[in-house]
Amino acid sequence: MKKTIITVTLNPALDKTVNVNKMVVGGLNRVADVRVDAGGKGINVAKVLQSFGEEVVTTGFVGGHTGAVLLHEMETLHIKNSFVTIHQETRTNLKIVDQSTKETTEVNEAGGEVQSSELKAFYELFDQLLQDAAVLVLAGSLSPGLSVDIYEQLLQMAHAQGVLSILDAEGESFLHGLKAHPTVIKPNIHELEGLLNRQLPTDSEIVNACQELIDTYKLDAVIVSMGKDGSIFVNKTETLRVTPFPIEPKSTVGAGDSMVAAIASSLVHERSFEEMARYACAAGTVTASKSGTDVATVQEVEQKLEQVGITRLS
Ligand SMILES: Nc1ncnc2c1ncn2[C@@H]1O[C@H](COP(=O)(O)OP(=O)(O)O)[C@@H](O)[C@H]1O
Ligand SMILES: O=P(O)(O)OC[C@H]1O[C@](O)(COP(=O)(O)O)[C@@H](O)[C@@H]1O
Repeated sequence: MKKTIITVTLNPALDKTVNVNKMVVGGLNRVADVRVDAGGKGINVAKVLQSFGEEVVTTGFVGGHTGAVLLHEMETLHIKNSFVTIHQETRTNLKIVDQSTKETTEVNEAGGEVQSSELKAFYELFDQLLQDAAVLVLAGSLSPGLSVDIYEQLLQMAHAQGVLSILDAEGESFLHGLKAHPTVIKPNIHELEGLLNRQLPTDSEIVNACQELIDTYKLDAVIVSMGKDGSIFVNKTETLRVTPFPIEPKSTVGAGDSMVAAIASSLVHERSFEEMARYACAAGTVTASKSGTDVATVQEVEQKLEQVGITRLS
């Protein structure tokens, strides 16, 4: 049986996290400390999966000095990677953590442009990687130069090979990707409201929206994350309201990606929907309790599984 999980980051980043005592918008902010981590959604997913002991390969585009640093970071973390090198520079994303409120403000660059020859090389590489794959994770924004329907095309290629898929995207690329029927989607509440172009102030409105998406786009499951308020897991037969254990948040960057990693690992191991929810919530919540774009380890996640609150709504 195939077990490899491919994670795709078309627009990766080095994440630079700075801590300020109290953020002053429009004023001078002195940085108390700074750290730099490999980032970008699919790369964070791969970091968690590596700790989980899964067979993972991560791919996408990297370029310039930042791209070289990113590749070095992945080598240091022993993450199997196969990226197409582009002429333009990989971006640096700034994360500002306000110590007085524990809130994180993110400033994400657009990223280096991908040329058509580089895109062609990526499609060839992706086609090869699919041969061994069980699950595909497509996550994050698109670099300039990429077509908004790229997730739809990559999903179609994956499904032709019988590969399960998880899509974590927003805006136009998310909408296009949905047309190719990903197995699972994991929007946060803002991405879900943006997709549907309406506010979803109550759990029951969120659940109805998830069911609507499952029916319209023939999805297996929709998982909506809501920061400190936890998450809602909906598939064709079950609805779970999931509540995290208390933490002191340090940086919430990578929390959603950690959930996606746990969902991918749960698909490979054919865990029940409830077990998937426990793993995903524990992974996201542990990551939110760590600094910078540092992510949960398997030991930390498994210690917390029983502390995840699950209420079965159906
Ligand atoms: N401040 C927080 N306190 C507790 N858990 C959190 C916090 N922020 C995130 N989490 C956990 O991480 C999960 C994903 O976070 P969320 O911010 O919704 O994802 P995303 O990074 O995709 O926006 C949440 O469902 C929750 O379990
Ligand atoms: O591709 P986007 O949407 O700009 O997001 C990239 C950013 O998202 C992250 O992957 C974190 O994502 P989550 O907080 O949603 O898990 C960062 O590492 C990265 O800087």
